[in-house]
Amino acid sequence: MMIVGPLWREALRFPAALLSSVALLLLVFSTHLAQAAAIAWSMSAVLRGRPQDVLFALLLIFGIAVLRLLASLAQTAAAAGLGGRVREAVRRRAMASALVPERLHDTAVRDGTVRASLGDGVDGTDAYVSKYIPAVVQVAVACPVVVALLALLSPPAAGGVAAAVLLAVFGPMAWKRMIARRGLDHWDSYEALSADVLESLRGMATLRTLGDVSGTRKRLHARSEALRRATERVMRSGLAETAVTDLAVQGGIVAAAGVAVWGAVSGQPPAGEVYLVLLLGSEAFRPVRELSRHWHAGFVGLTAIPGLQEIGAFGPVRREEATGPALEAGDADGADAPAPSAAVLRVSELSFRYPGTTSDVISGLDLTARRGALSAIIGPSGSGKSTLFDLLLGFLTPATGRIELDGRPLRTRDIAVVSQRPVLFAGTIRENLDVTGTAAGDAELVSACRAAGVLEEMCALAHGFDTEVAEAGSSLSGGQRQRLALARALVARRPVLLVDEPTSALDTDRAADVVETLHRVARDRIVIMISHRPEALVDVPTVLRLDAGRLDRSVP
Ligand SMILES: Nc1ncnc2c1ncn2[C@@H]1O[C@H](COP(=O)(O)OP(=O)(O)OP(=O)(O)O)[C@@H](O)[C@H]1O
Repeated sequence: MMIVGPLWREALRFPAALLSSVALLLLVFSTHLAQAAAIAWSMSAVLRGRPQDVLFALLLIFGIAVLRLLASLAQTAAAAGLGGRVREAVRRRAMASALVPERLHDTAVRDGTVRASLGDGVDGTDAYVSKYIPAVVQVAVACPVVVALLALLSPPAAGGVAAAVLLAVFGPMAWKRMIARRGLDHWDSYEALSADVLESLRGMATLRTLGDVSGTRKRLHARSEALRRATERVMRSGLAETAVTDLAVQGGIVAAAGVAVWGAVSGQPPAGEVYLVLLLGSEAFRPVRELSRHWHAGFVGLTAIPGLQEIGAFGPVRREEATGPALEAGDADGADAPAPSAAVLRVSELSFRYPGTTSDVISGLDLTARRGALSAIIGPSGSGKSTLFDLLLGFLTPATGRIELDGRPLRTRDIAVVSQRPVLFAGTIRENLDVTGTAAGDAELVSACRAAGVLEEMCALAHGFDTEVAEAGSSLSGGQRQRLALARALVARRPVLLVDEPTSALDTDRAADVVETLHRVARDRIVIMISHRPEALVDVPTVLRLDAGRLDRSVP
């Protein structure tokens, strides 16, 4: 028997579902006991030559079988409900913890491993919760009841069965622990393969141009070989564990049968009792066999538990989970949407250092940006420009300093962003433009697209704004993605707009149009742009240079 604390706690969060699942399982088991009694009665009636009793017993057996069928169906539905609820709760919590911008900077975590944990890992917990936990309760309740019944009929048989049940439940613990350990290796191999496959799919074009497709194939082959070996190791341990359990079960049944037969030979108990001891001796092991079967079905999910714990799937419920997700960059809540009217963004004494590094990326930085005119930040590669944006967005937590909008702390929902590599989502152009949920009308979308210089191309698409965009926006060109991202930021109506290299994917004419748009947008918004292109910086009144974590000039 393996007790996995986090999953028991999850199941206990749904006491009604757990209780009904367990109660129905015990009802199903009690029908087996009743059937054993009815069979014993019918057999002794045959021996005694009482056909009426035989007929009545057979009808009883039929009725019990129908009841068991109904109870089993109800139990399966209840167990599925319990498993589904726990899965949903764990996945929701895991996603709330894993899918946060702060994780963008967690360089130790690979997307493929998170995907494996959130997908197969969470699904894998189902069998333990819906099947194994009720089966544990069944063993704890039903086996003592059967042993007690047996003790009334034949104390020696009860003693033998009790010893065998204990051996079958606790005997293979060493193997179970070994399986659990090997299961962790198995899961690690699975996660590594999953992460490599995802990375290879994403980087297929690069791999092709580098001529490394066969190298990648070899790497993936090695990963899948490792997974196969880990799976076989787990199965070998599983066989040994099953053998020990089966040995105890069969030994117990044989012992009970031996005692019953001995009683029959010595002619002490009536025939009905002998049959009952034989049948109950077998029934006592039914819960043990079910427990063993469900363990094998559920243990793979258990191996994902450390990964899920790391993500935070079993942690306390996050505030956002209880009250709905926080507004992220680009989100908006119609009623609560801040008016784009803030005047001054002020950063003072801002410092930040990445964990595990020895020097500050941003050090005592002061910056003031105002509504009315575009501000630009330049600086060599690696000087901390993107880090500064992530600090403004709240994706990183500064070591010291303050970031204020009109004298109050800047919030993520005050900001719209156009990043260097903008991401579009699978869905229509309209959904992508209004991903923030502002329910913008067509006129607003048209005006934002016109301002971002992408309107003509969108109108030329087969279904206009209702044209479907492929995953990650891959059905659009890099320049179209960039301009659509700018349009999306404009639709979001935020008082602060951060733009990272907005013209990097555009030709000179389009770049000039976009910069002109930014100048126009900056009249009623605070706009800060990172750019290296000299033509983007023409006419920008405030150009700040970031070097060694400091800005060498700030707006007066
Ligand atoms: N997650 C991280 N952990 C540790 N160091 C990091 C991490 N992310 C970035 N850095 C380091 O922080 C420094 C600043 O990086 P950042 O991306 O902010 O530079 P940047 O000015 O935006 O560069 P670029 O112009 O090339 O985009 C770099 O030295 C980089 O190596």
